[in-house]
Amino acid sequence: MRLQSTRHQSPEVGFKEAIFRGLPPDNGLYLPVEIPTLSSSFWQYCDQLNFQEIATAMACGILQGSIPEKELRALIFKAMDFSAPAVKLHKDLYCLELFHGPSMAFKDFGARFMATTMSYFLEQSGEKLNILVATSGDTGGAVAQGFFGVPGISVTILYPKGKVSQVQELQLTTLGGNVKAIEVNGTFDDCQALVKQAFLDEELRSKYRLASANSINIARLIPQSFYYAYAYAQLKHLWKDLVISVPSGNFGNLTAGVMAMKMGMPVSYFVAATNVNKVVPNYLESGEFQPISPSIPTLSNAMDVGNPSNFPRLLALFNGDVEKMRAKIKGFSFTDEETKLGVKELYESYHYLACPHTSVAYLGLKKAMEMDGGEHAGVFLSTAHFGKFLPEMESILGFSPELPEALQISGKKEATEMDNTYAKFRAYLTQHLI
Ligand SMILES: N[C@@H](CCOP(=O)(O)O)C(=O)O
Repeated sequence: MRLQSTRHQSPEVGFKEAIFRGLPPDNGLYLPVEIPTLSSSFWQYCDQLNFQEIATAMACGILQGSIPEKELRALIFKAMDFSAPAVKLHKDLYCLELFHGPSMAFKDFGARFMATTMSYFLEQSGEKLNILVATSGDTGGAVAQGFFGVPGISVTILYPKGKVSQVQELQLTTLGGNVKAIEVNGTFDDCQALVKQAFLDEELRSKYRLASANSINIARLIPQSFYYAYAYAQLKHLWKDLVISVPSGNFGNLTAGVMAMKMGMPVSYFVAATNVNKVVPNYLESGEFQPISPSIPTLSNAMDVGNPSNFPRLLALFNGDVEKMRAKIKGFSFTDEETKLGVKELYESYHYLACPHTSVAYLGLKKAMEMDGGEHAGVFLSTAHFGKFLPEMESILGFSPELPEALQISGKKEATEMDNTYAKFRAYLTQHLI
């Protein structure tokens, strides 16, 4: 497998180098030079396979020998020992539940694949590694759990102070050990900018080995494409063209869906469903990419991203052509009031408890399907368990749903508070990196 930068100003690299570098030197994003189409028989018979088997077939296809097939299979079965069921709510309306991993968010697929793959390579070399990651809520918890206790790896998580839910904060601040948290006085975009600056700091990089666990790292993104194929496999029996609605913030999730499409997954189109941080829906409408700064705090906090870092990758997958993107992605955005109504509607119409992010995806799908006259089958992605947002659920629904055991976290929060300037962050890193 060869990967190139979206800016084409850096040398091509192999999979191992791409995942340990995170970002190419020209500050673009790595994308596979070739995304192979899987055989038509795979897509024809994928409904006979379970999630892990589909994941293995896709990984073998895209990684093209970067990890020997037998070892890759073992690695996938170890990392992703949970599934992604498509739950039927109504005729032709499905919810793809992506919250059955340890942190109860879709980020577990990428974080656990990445942790397992990195330790596979590190075991071979015996080197040490520092993971830097920015989170607006869900990535942090998944990365904390995925990398907790992994020998030779130290993790630093940055999150915006006061802008993540209580459960999300506890998930990323209570493990201790090799996982450290920094609460930044600022937004998620500030956290992301600090991390990116560290990656471009050649002096720092000459002393410490740094890697990213955000979806800017291709190893986070590739495994997210597996559950799209599994959604297709589960809905194939409907014999209808599929619309997939993706709740979107940093746009890694949708990018992974487009990669699955490039591997041959049949899909009519995707919906990019956002909250009022609607940079991509605006782009689809106007053709202008205008980051929102600062990002606007909303009920669907994990999607409060004003400058989605995967956008260049998404655009590159459509050869930089907005018309090609428009043919495959429809963008819709929703206010918090609409999001609340979506949570209520899902509960009252289908007895389905959905978090605010999932509600945004549902609303996007509903709008798209109303516009295309109900010709399609639709699936919306549920990116996190509602238990991560219990106070919000309670105020919307008027009762408090039960909190699953995995989210009943009793540890004590430990985080270093910091302003959003690089000098402070750099000083912290030079004291804590391994
Ligand atoms: N929504 C994310 C923001 C970071 O996105 P990532 O997919 O690039 O890690 C979060 O929950 O932290």
